[in-house]
Amino acid sequence: MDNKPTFPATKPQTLGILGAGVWGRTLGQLVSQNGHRVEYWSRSGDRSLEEVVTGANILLSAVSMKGVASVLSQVKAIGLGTDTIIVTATKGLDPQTTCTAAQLWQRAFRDRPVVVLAGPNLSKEIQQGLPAATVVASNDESAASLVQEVFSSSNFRVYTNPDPLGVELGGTLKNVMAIASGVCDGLQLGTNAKAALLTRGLTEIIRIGTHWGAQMETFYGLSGLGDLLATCNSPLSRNYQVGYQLAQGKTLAEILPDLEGTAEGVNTTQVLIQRAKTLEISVPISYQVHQLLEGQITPKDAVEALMLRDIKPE
Ligand SMILES: NC(=O)C1=CN([C@@H]2O[C@H](COP(=O)(O)OP(=O)(O)OC[C@H]3O[C@@H](n4cnc5c(N)ncnc54)[C@H](O)[C@@H]3O)[C@@H](O)[C@H]2O)C=CC1
Ligand SMILES: O=C(CO)COP(=O)(O)O
Repeated sequence: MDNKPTFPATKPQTLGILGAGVWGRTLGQLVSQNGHRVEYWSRSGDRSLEEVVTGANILLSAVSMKGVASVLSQVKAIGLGTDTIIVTATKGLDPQTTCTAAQLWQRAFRDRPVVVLAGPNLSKEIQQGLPAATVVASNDESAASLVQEVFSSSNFRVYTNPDPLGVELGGTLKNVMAIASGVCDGLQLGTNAKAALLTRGLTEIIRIGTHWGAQMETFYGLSGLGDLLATCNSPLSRNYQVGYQLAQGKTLAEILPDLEGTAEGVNTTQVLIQRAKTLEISVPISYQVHQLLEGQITPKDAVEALMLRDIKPE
């Protein structure tokens, strides 16, 4: 007997996608292929936000972090239907509040389900139809299940998870490590150094994330360790590219204009350091990335500072 599931598993839905950048378009392509209706809104497009928001039963934001607060206040002014599910695919931290994107959406729409979508999802590979997996996480199980059905296909395997904060922080904080990893490869520090960086990087992510209220085991899943491995090992990652080019001696001002899309790790590092200082959490790798992005040290100084820290138990 053939036990293969058939996709799509749910009746056609209407998705409004806010932010028609690289990731918004890639996610739109996945759901269109599953037979769902997709309407895009972007600040430079010709569709009105009101039209896209009011027509959607699933509203997905793939706006980069710097645009989230302003977009959600515009959505709030328009209002959402009583059954609308909000999905956020942004991986960043808000400089004003240090909140994640989902926390901002949930504060603005307290009575609506908010679902976080995050995983090892380099958009270029997904656009080519290569297999990938992701996680949809929410406090609202039925909303997460519907979003899982909407996105699942033979190329895109979707898991649900009940820890939205952990899933979102895994995807967000690994961008800081991806910059460090690009530096490591750019300086040709070797495989041992890379393994040490990723392992200690994960420890740092878990220290911050559990202090924030996330579950430790979430960080060993696809959106934590999975996304860390993908992003820190791929030249397709914009964050990795930033680190790699810093190691070649370029400045941030020279690197950022030529990147295809947003490297959220640059802003995330700043916000993370602000939060870690206030809460007195030790984040040695993120601190060196911060100093490097600020132009205070060279990539070689950053490596030396990490290697010469006080010796201690693992
Ligand atoms: N590209 C990828 O492989 C993946 C990206 N992401 C995350 O998705 C988010 C978007 O990434 P990309 O699409 O790659 O970046 P992008 O730079 O291609 O797109 C960003 C989108 O946000 C919009 N935006 C920025 N500021 C805005 C503002 N003030 N008001 C309204 N809209 C604004 C832009 O117009 C654009 O549509 C980031 O948080 C990124 O970390 C997550 C997973 C994979
Ligand atoms: O989050 C991503 C892959 O999961 C994309 O990484 P970059 O934003 O560094 O390209």
